[in-house]
Amino acid sequence: MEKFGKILVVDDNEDILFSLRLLLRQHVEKVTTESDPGNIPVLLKKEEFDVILLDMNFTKDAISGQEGFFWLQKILEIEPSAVVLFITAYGDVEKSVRAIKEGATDFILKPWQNEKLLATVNSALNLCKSKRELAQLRIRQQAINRVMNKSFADFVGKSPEMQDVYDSISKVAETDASVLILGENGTGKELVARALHANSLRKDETFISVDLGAISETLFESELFGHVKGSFTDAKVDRPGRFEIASGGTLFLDEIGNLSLPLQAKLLTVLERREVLRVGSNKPKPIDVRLICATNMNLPQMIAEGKFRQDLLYRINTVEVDLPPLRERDGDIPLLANHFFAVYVRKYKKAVRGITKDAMQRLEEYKWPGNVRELQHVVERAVIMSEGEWISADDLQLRTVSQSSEGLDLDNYNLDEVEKTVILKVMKMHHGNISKAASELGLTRTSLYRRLEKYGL
Ligand SMILES: Nc1ncnc2c1ncn2[C@@H]1O[C@H](COP(=O)(O)OP(=O)(O)OP(=O)(O)O)[C@@H](O)[C@H]1O
Repeated sequence: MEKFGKILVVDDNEDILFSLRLLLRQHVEKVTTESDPGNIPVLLKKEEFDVILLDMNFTKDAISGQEGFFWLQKILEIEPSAVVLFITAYGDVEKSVRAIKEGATDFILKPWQNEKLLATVNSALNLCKSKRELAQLRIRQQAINRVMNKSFADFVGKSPEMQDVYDSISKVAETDASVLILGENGTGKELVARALHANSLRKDETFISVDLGAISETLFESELFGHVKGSFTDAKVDRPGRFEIASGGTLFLDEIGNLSLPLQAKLLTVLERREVLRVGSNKPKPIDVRLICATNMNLPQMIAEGKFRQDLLYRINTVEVDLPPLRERDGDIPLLANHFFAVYVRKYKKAVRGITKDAMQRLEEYKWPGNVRELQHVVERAVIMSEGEWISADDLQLRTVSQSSEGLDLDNYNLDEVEKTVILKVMKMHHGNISKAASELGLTRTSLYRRLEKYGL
């Protein structure tokens, strides 16, 4: 047994206190003994004990164990996470069982065998350690959640279109209803999902975001539902999936339109049964998640084409929130541009005073295919590259529509073909640099990788 742990032994029998002190002292950090249970509250206030060994009977000749149960309740009132081991008479199974039902961790039979008693105390110490670590982690997680869930603080935009979005979030957040967020790339779908969580009753629990487009077909089940050790070559340890990790909180499934039909079926089963099976296990685990999904695809059209399951759509879209593209948000572009300008001037410590009127006009005229994310990148780049006091229209390096389509030979107008051609051109322009190409296209690196894979580029 490692030498850690502070133990309190409460028993009216001085011989028992003496022998337990002698035995335990060799193995644990500190042993405190007490013959009068009336002193328990004072002792608990003065010191933190890892494990408490508690006798059942204190009055002379008493055998009912009532006193023990009374003091067990008292201890748990003062310290709800206390680890208490009941000392019971040999053969008194009924009382031992009742003790555990009432909150004791385990029991020690009198007369005890030293080895057995040490093993029980050791397990109790380990339990106490895990309980404390868990409590610490919870506190830390709640602190992180508070920082991450800044309600609406992250949103910039006062347009009527965005006011509608804020209204929807306020109405839906607390309901626990499944929400489907629709909108083009970079419109702020993840931000909406976080705001829904931050304003929900689950706000102190975890928010887990999964980009379904970035998870390969083979890893989908293990990532979402978890796996047990040995279920496949790389499964070296048991691992919970995202559903289990998010349990109690919110699970955000981004790019739900990218799921293949077989995976849609698997997801639907989990949502219907409200339980997951880790890969390689046959023990279902209940899950309690608030589901938020997002996509930039037209799901009804995909259903008509047989690419998306109608029943899955019903499960995920109790409420839909539509995020308008940036070009349709009246008056939001200057607000967002100034917001990002302030953020990046601070971040890069640049002595730039602002964005010129001309530059702002260019920003307002531009169509923003990559929406807010693209605007953010354009302003960041301009701040980094700026040399003067003001950011001019040229600093923005925005290509005009005619420039951007210059040299783009389109043989047909099939959207996939157009997308492929544009990606090829931008990749060439940036000499295969994924980050630069993704930024130019207003996509995340992951989204670009996915498209490169899709088109076999
Ligand atoms: N209204 C807004 N105010 C401030 N920042 C915003 C706003 N909308 C989006 N952003 C910022 O723009 C970036 C892209 O937003 P987000 O990731 O939420 O978009 P998305 O729609 O989920 O993108 P994708 O479709 O590529 O997953 C993020 O850095 C986000 O903080």
